[in-house]
Amino acid sequence: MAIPDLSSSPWDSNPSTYPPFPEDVHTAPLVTVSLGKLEAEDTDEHGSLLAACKALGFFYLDMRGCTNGETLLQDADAMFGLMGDFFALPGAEKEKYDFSAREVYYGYKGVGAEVIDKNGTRDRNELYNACPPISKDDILSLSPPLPAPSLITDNRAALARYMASNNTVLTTLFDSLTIALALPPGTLTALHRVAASSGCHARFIRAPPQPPHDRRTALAEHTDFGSLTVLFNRVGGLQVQLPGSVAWVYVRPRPGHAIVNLGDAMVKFTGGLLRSNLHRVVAPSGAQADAVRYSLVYFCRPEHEVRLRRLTGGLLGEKASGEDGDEEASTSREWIHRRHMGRKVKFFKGPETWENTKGTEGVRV
Ligand SMILES: O=C(O)CCC(=O)C(=O)O
Ligand SMILES: [Fe+2]
Repeated sequence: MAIPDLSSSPWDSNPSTYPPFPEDVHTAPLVTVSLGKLEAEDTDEHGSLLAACKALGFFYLDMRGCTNGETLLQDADAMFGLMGDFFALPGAEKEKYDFSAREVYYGYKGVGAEVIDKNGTRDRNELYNACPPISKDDILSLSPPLPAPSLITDNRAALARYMASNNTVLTTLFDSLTIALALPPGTLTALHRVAASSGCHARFIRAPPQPPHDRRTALAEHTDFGSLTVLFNRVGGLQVQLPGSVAWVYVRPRPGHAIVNLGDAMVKFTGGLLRSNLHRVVAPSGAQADAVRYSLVYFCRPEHEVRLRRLTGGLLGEKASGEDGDEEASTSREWIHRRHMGRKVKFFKGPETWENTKGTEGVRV
């Protein structure tokens, strides 16, 4: 079926004009963790963080009242402006930055270019995997840049600031988790050195309103590929599947908070102690269904050459006998490549492709 033209909407990127998140939908019970308290090395807060990472793998991070959090909120606001301008570029201009034919993960993906299920049903959002020159690697001159629209290259400084603010907050999260897991100091940050080559990047997402008679999943259910994801939502639509249940429930966006979730690498590093939860994006509910949905994501991945295997020490224990050094374990780079390819319509061959691109959703302790 042809994909309907859904490009016009009474609301666009100005959050003050969005209708409120409805009160009558089932929402996920995300724990709130305070960035300020983590920075202050509050032991209880470290415990709450660890508990949230074990139980659901999704939590709210309260950014308010601490300099690093407020800075990230401001930088994210600037990115919402840039994202609106990016998606307003003509379709033909955006398509120039679709590099998927070359199996390059970064770049633009138009509406319907990915599948949302094993039957090959098409997605309902467009996105930009901020590629060099706005990946962390490019900003740090770690890999050669791919072409990007001048809108993006002209705003390199704002993008670099946004990335740096994320990295500051992520360092706090990694250090707090390292303490809570009783691992040697610096264990997690050593796998995510800012100056090393990795697949960390920003993503802009725009989902146009869907027709009332035909609302479906806009972004397929998945677990994230990397370590930690920092997400800013302004309207609903994000859903998580609660552990032990097949039901999907909404995540309510909260001003002043990021939604943070764990990706597959954290499951691998902890032998399944921490959780990378399935999530997806559907049409926002209630009056928000008529809004254009924008979301801003920063994916933090382990360094490209890091092998995704269990760490030892502290709560993770020692290597079990028979558990080898698993040299076979994928590197972070290989994991990302396998996971993203098969969801592209171009490379999708059928249900087996869907199965082959799954993450750690089966891993439970
Ligand atoms: O847009 C959202 O709220 C979630 C996006 C997401 O899960 C992703 O890009 O991996
Ligand atoms: Fe995700």
